[in-house]
Amino acid sequence: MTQLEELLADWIPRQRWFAGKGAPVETVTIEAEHPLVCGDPGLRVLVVDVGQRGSISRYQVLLGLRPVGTLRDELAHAAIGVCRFGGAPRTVYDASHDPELTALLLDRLAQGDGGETDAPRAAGGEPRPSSAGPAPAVRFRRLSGITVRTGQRSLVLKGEQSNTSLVYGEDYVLKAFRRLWPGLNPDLELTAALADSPYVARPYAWIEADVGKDGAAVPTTLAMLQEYMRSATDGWVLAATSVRDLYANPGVSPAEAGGDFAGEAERLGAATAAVHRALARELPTDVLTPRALRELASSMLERLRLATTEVPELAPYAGVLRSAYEAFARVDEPLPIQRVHGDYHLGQVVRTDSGWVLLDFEGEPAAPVEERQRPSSPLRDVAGMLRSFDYAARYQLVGSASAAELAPSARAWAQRNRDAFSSGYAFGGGIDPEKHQTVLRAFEYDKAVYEVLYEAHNRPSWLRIPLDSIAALAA
Ligand SMILES: Nc1ncnc2c1ncn2[C@@H]1O[C@H](COP(=O)(O)OP(=O)(O)O)[C@@H](O)[C@H]1O
Ligand SMILES: O=P(O)(O)O[C@H]1O[C@H](CO)[C@@H](O[C@H]2O[C@H](CO)[C@@H](O)[C@H](O)[C@H]2O)[C@H](O)[C@H]1O
Repeated sequence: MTQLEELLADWIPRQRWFAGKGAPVETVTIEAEHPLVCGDPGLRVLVVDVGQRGSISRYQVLLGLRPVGTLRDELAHAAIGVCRFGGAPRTVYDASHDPELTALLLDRLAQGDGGETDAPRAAGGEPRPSSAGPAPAVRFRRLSGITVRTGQRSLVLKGEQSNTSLVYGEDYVLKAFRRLWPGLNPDLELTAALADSPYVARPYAWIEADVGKDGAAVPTTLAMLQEYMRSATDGWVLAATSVRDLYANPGVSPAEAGGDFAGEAERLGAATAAVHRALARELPTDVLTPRALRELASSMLERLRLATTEVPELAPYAGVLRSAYEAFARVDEPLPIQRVHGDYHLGQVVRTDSGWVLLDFEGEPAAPVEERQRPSSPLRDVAGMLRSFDYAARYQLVGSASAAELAPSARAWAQRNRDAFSSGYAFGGGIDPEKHQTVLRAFEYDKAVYEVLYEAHNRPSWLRIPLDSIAALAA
C-alpha cells in the first residue's frame, strides 16, 4: 500500500458512510485519482477500492491537499493525515468540508463542461456530443435549459447519511455518492425522470467519471446537484415530534393527542401513489412472472439466512419469516412491477410548504446497481414506509424506563399512521395495500431483516427495534 492508501485504510472504516462495517478491511487500493485543482489548496477525486472478505467495494473520496500546518482549525476534524505529494508533505483531508474547494465544484457544474443533456437513462450512461472532443476524466454535466448560480458557500448536511450532501446557500444540494457502482446512479435516473413532478426536488446537474467494469469504461455518477427544499422538515423529525407529544400524555389516544400525525401520513400515502404513477408513466413497467416471483422469494430467504448467521437473536423467528416468504412465492395473481424508490422511509421524505417531497431514489445503498435498477412491486415502498412508522413509535422506548408503560401507546400510534398512510396510498391511485396482505407481509419482513443487518453494522443500540418488530409481527 502507498502512504496515502495506508492513511485511507485507517480513515475510511471510521466514516459514517462506510458500508462495510461488520467485516475487517483487508486491502485499500486507489483505483483512480483525478486532479480537479492543482496547487494549494489542491483537490482530487479518488476512486478507492476497499477489499473485505475477498470482495471489492468502491468508494469516492474528495481529497483536499494543503501544505502541512495550513489546515484551518475548523477543518481539523476533516483531516485524514500527512503524506508526500510531488516531493513535499501535504495534509490530506475530506474536501467536502472545505467551502473554498467545494465552491469550485459548483463553478464547474455551472460551466457544465461535460455537456448538456435531457434526462439521463440507464444502460451504458449518456453518449456525449461528438463535437465535445475527447472526454475529460471527470465530467460536469447539466440538464438542458438549466442555469446554475455560483458564489454560494457550502455546508455539509449533518445526519445519519450513507452519502455526503452539501447545501449551497439556500438553493442547491450536491449529493456526493460515497459507495460507487459502475453506471448511472438510480437517484439521478429516477429524479431526472420525475423532474416535472411537484413531489421531487428538481434535478439540475451531475458529476460523472468513467469507472472500469469487465474491461470497459462505464460512465458512473459521482454526485448530483438538485434543488434544496429550504422550507422542508424531515418526515422522521415530524413523526418523532408527534410520538413525543403522545408519550408525554400516555392516557390519551393518538387520535385525540394534539400532535396527531394521521393527516400527514394520509397525505404522504397519496404523494407516494402519485410518484409511483409518474414512475410507471416515465419508465418501463412489467408483470412479475411466477419464476421471477420465486427468485424474489429466494433472495428474501437468502437475506434471512445471512442475517440469522450474523444476528442469532433472529433465529427464533426464522420459521415464521420463511413461511411468509413461501406464501409469497405461491401468490398466483399477476404482480405489476415498475421502478420504485427502493429504500423508502420517513427520513427520505420532507414536508414543504406545499406538501410532501420524496428524496433519495438510490435504493438500498448496499445492493448492486443492476439490482436497484430492476423493476419491483410498488408495495415494496409501501412496506418500507409502514416499517418506518413502527420505527418512529419504537425508537424513543429504546433504553427507556417507561418502555413497558408506553408500549400500548406505541402500538396505537404506529397502527393509526400505518392505516392512514395505506388509505392515502389507495385513495391516491395506488394498489390498495389492504388487498395484498401476503405480498405486503413478505416485503415488510424482508425490510425488517434488512434493518436487523443495518442496525447490527451501524447502530447496534437500535438493533432491538427491528428485532422487536419482527417478534411482534411474528406473534
Ligand atoms: N434536496 C433537499 N432539500 C432539503 N433537504 C434535503 C435534500 N436532500 C437531502 N436533504 C436532507 O438530507 C437528508 C439525507 O439525504 P439523503 O438524500 O436521504 O441522503 P443519504 O442517501 O445519504 O441518506 C434527508 O433526510 C433530508 O433531511
Ligand atoms: O437513508 P439511507 O439511504 O442512508 O438509508 C439507510 O439508513 C436509514 C437510517 O438512517 C435506514 O432506515 C432505518 O432507520 C430509520 C430511522 O433512522 C427508519 O425510519 C427506517 O424505517 C429504518 O429502515 C435505512 O434502512 C438504511 O437503508
